[in-house]
Amino acid sequence: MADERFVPRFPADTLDAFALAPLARTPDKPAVVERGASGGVTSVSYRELAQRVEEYAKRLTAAGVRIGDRVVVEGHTSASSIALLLACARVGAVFIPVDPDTPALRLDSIVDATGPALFLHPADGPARTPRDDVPLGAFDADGGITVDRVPPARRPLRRGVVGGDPAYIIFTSGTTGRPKGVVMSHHAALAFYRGTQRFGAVSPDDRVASTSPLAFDVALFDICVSLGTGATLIAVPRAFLSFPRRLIGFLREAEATVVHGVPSLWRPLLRHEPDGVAALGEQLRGILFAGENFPLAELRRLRTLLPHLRVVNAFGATETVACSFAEVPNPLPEDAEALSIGHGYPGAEILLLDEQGDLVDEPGAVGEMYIRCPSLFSGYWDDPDATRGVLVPDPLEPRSGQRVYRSGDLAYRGPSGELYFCGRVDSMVKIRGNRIELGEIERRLAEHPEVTAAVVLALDGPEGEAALTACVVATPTGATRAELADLCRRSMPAYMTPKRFLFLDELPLNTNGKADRKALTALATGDA
Ligand SMILES: Nc1ncnc2c1ncn2[C@@H]1O[C@H](COS(=O)(=O)NC(=O)C[C@H](N)c2cccc(Br)c2)[C@@H](O)[C@H]1O
Repeated sequence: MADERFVPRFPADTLDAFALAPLARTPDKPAVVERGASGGVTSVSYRELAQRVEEYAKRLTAAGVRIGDRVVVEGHTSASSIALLLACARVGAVFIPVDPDTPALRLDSIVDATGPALFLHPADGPARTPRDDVPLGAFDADGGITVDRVPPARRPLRRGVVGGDPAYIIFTSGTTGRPKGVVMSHHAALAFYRGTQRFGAVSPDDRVASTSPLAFDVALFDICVSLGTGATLIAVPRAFLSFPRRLIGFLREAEATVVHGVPSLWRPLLRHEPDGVAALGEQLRGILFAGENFPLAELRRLRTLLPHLRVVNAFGATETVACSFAEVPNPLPEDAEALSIGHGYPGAEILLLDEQGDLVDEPGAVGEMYIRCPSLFSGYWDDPDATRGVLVPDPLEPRSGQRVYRSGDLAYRGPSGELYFCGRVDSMVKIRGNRIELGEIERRLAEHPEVTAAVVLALDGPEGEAALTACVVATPTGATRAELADLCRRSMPAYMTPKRFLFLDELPLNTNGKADRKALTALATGDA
């Protein structure tokens, strides 16, 4: 046991304290609503959740988990997985949420990189056994943890959790081969969550339907902000995202007032259950979307079905959790070509800089977004070089030692300084010397009334130079190649008209629900 003489007297400001604060005021209010074993919905109150956190924390300590140890938690969002994440925060363990369908090789690379003290999966879920040298356990719904393979006994090094300690690591699909682990401290995550509260994304009487996978920081955001605000978090079963009718039924039964998630979650609902979406109007006040642009045609359609809907556009990268919020205007101006991503969240400032590191502030001028904020990540796990590449000295005063996040996102400002995202530095392609932003072509194509989504790829053409291929999801009445090519020719320079149009029934999505460009490239090049 830790030597009591060295244990700090005062508890640190950690995720679990923030998320369970409403316990003092509303102990019997539902904290988490999830699908019951026999269908229907069940609630877990703040008091019950806090008890489960306490129980898990005891079991983690008894299993020998120390402050700073990594704990891999495999599972979907549920009252138990939420309690387990908060218990890890309580004992100072760094939790690494992984999706149940994470491929085994990727799981191995995460385990190799982080050397977890424990790998935990749900007792009632499929027992996935990582390599046999990894300590393994199962967590059940009563706060129990059965450890099948115990972590080796080691001397405790730290005696108390401090706010700057890592709280979680999210592994992103790094563009290079090796996945990058974004290490986020309690303080950084809490700074973002508190900034969100000052923006007013969630109110205490909200029932927030969370639809993102637990391994995506939007899910962690939904959990911590909903709980910390004293609202109710609704864990939407992942399987329902591909069954629109069941999803609508669950949202109604759980009495969701807001739905958070990526834009693509709405595509099947708009196509197959428009009446169900409209019927949600009595209860649904708003949505928050993150991770990708919301295709305008789909957003207009959603607004037609739910005219009073508040729509919040939440923008940013996992390295700062996110960086901006914008209220999407209602009604959406007819001539709107792009949605603003707003301004830095309360407590953050976004700078636009050119390649020389000079401020770019005149309206319409494109610059790279540098984020000055209190929610900077600690670094990529065990990768100081990659960290140095994005956590850079403040270009406006390098001597201060202050660092900012170099986002790789490009944006320009509107008339009142609001930002418009216009692609990534690395999605800028050159074709015959012409600089092309693939996102601009995608937005143009998505303006066509019969197009619900478009992704443009720059693929190596036969003569070696890149050629543009547009992957288009059209409505059943469909848009023809000729119409779409004509739309591009009328609105962009000739070199931005895609050579090829690929019509698809739906876009392949990655585990986070974003358009899967790798899968689309394989489809487009016939390597699928
Ligand atoms: N709202 C948008 N419109 C358009 N393009 C977006 C939006 N949000 C991101 N992106 C893009 O996705 C990149 C980042 O990807 S990421 O690291 O996987 N993180 C994410 O997607 C999610 C991100 N952590 C986030 C965003 C909002 C709230 C929370 Br809580 C968390 C950004 O750099 C942008 O290029």
